[in-house]
Amino acid sequence: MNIIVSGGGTGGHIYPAITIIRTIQQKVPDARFLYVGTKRGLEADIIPKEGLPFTTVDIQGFERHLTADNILRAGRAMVGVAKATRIVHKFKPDVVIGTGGYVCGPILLAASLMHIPTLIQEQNVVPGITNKILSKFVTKIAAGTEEAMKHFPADKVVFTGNPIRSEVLSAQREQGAASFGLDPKKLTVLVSGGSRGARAINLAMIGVIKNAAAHPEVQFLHVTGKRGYEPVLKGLEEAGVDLTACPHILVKPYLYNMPQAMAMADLAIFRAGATGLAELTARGIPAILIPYPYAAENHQEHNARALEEAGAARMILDRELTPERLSSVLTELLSEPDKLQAMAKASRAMGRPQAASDIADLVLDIAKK
Ligand SMILES: CC(=O)N[C@H]1[C@@H](OP(=O)(O)OP(=O)(O)OC[C@H]2O[C@@H](n3ccc(=O)[nH]c3=O)[C@H](O)[C@@H]2O)O[C@H](CO)[C@@H](O)[C@@H]1O
Repeated sequence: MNIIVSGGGTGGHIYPAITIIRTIQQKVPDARFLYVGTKRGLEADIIPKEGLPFTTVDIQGFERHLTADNILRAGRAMVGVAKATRIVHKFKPDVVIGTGGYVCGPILLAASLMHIPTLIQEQNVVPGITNKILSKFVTKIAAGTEEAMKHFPADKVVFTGNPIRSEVLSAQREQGAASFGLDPKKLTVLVSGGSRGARAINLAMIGVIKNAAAHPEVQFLHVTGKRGYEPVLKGLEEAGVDLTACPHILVKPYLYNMPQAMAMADLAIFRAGATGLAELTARGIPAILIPYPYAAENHQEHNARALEEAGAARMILDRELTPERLSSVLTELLSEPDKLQAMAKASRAMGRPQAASDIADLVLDIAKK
């Protein structure tokens, strides 16, 4: 069986794609895959590292107004669809899967027009524009949340939940701690602004880390995003923090082994990207969420609110984020283990660890037909 998979731009679209591939491989060991992305997206870094065949089409997102640049982009998009058609002709897929990001557009459109079965997976409560357009052409839509279903044709959409990497579930605390040189017995806070990092969280964390430097009983693993790494190191230095004297505080640009970090996290400080939240809830990790305020239709705040209402997370709006506010919520939660435990329980109740398997079954089902 030949399967084309596409999804990209950010990790929130790429990791669901990898998870779907790995799950199908368990069910159909001889399935052949081809991943279609762009040269500029994070997928060009992550997918070859996963050992998956990777090819690219050239496409960019559109601006919301008519501009000369947009006309150029439309031209590129047409070239993108032509190249996608050639890729489909050559690879002869039995089914094509898209997990979001504009890179999915050309290949899913080409495959649909060639009457090849297609499935898209939507992670967010409010769908992205590419998936909204593609939903008119594709065979099936796997929705990550029940709220998203109303945005899609009722006869095509199925609620599955968001797929999470199996390592997120299988990773163990002791191993996680060992891989970072941290102490498995200490309370551990994992900080991440999503796959590209978050400047606002990084800035607030400089103040939090300054206080935490004198409290080795709580460990911090702060993932800054590649672009935020040097500025955070500089900010800490200016704040008088000597990281070499603080083995309980780790600052990293990006984690290729995020599941190991999640395995030892007692509390997370996160943006509210849908894939990250699916992983946190599958493990039952309580969180302080700071939604990215400029995500399309403010979908991260919707994502975060769902967890907050269920008692699985506390939310701080980006415009209200200061080191003091973050420190105060953090101190409150870390000093009240019962509260943290209740949040962990509520978080676990929201997780859908079987989502990947359900999506893989859906893919195999439409491929057969
Ligand atoms: C700014 C923006 O619009 N972001 C969107 C993007 O977020 P983004 O790409 O940040 O997505 P998420 O936070 O949902 O997922 C990030 C993924 O990257 C992984 N990871 C992250 C950092 C790291 O160092 N290592 C690592 O492996 C996480 O474990 C997770 O699997 O896609 C999500 C899913 O469609 C959306 O909900 C987000 O709103």
